[in-house]
Amino acid sequence: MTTSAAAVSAAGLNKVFGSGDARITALDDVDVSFGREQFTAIMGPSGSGKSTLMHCVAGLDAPTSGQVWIGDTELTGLTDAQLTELRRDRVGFVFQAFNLLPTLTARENVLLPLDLAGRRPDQQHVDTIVDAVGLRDRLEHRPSQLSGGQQQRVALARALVTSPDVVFADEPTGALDSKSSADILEFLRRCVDELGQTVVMVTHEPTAAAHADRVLFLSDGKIVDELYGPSADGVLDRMKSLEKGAV
Ligand SMILES: Nc1ncnc2c1ncn2[C@@H]1O[C@H](COP(=O)(O)OP(=O)(O)OP(=O)(O)O)[C@@H](O)[C@H]1O
Repeated sequence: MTTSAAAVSAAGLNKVFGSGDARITALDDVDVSFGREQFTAIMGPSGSGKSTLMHCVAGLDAPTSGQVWIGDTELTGLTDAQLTELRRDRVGFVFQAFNLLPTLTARENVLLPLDLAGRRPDQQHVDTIVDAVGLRDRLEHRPSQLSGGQQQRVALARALVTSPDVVFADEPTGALDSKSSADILEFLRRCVDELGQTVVMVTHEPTAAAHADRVLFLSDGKIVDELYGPSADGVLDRMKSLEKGAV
């Protein structure tokens, strides 16, 4: 399998939790690839394996079997230290719960991945990101002094500061009001179109998925459908049929 055209890919991915009666197959022989400079949304009913898939392809959790590549680097076989380094330098994360460090200012939070890597910030790149998310006048504030939407914009800027191979966003708008959600989705879109980033987002919301180039639908740990150039209505229809099928 050639992987160079994809930012991230996986082959034969299985993830099993528990054993005996409690055994759950969260991922069932999944093959997937996420193209560079593409915005992909992952959807599916509750418990279909969305978070498990994201965690396995992001190197946050190890699959039971199968292979994952980020760029040309195969994750299986990396030591914990190599995986930590790869996540820090080549992957950006945005979670529903922002996960900012409360004692650091917005600026310090954004620059943290570079500090940890001992890399000097490229001021022009940092300025581009800070301006794109509209944070310039909030850089000296601490997270507690920022709204939820502003905190998520700091988290996004932090995810982008290393120019990662891929940004994984797990329900990034789940804790936000509709205006802040729209801003974050708009920004994720611009990351792809203007900064050439690759974004993979798990979401429950068809309106959020409609910002993506491609939507993957999971059911019972398998990819069962996909949609290119999605509309919110088109996504909703597919979700309805999946949820009906699951009843
Ligand atoms: N650590 C774990 N231990 C045991 N079972 C787990 C664990 N994590 C996930 N599962 C199970 O694996 C399956 C897939 O879970 P996952 O969280 O990936 O689904 P999801 O599609 O992200 O769900 P949701 O939309 O509700 O967040 C579910 O049946 C879940 O209960």
